[in-house]
Amino acid sequence: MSTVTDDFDHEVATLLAASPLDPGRIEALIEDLIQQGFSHQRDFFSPALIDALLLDLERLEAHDALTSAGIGRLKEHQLATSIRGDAIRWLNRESPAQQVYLKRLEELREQINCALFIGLFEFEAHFARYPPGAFYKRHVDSFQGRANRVISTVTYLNRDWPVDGGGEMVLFESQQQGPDGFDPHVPVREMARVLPEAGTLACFLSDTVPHEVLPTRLPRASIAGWFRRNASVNGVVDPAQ
Ligand SMILES: O=C(O)CCC(=O)C(=O)O
Ligand SMILES: [Fe+2]
Repeated sequence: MSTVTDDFDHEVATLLAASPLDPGRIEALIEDLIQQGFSHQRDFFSPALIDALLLDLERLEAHDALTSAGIGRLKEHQLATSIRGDAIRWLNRESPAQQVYLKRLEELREQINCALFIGLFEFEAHFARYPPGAFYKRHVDSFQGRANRVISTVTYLNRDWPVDGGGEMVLFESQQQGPDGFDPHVPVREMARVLPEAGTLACFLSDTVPHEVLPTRLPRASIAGWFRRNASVNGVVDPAQ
């Protein structure tokens, strides 16, 4: 008789076998990061893994397990749908799909560390669901001086995304932040526009690449994640999540 644990482990093993990463794609991604500070790779993840992740997100939604995303962390947390309209759920290895996804990102982390010597040592990620009409205004993911988030990742889960579906992520030219953040008077140049198509992985430097999510016409599913370095600021370690 098989137990629940056996079934879980078996599902993990099956999904692992169905979702190897292509070393050539990892190399291309790292090369892009070095050259231009961002990369987006179509079909980076296998359909088997993407479908399993989407099913997992749909299961969580059916259980009302997503919460509106706010801006800022911990005490600063506040709902701000005028800035971002997504609902999120942090990944925690509760499903085979999450386990396998986090394992693949761990492999990517090791490869990036080997190539760039930047000592990333943690990865955190959340599912995100943008309902029709939702967006995320231009922002950077990490503030200078609190640069724990070093590289941002976004994996998209949307099969057959139409070209007029909206919800593209726009990446803007890297900017150095001043002591008060970005100067709003400096014009920004668009560098790339990424369709949220199933299997695409986008990566960029967290503290210098401004980006935004354009209003989506269709429900849009993704996993946003960050490779972190645990710098401490005045002796206080900025905690994950
Ligand atoms: O979903 C995306 O394309 C980007 C999301 C994002 O910028 C974020 O969650 O910080
Ligand atoms: Fe972001």
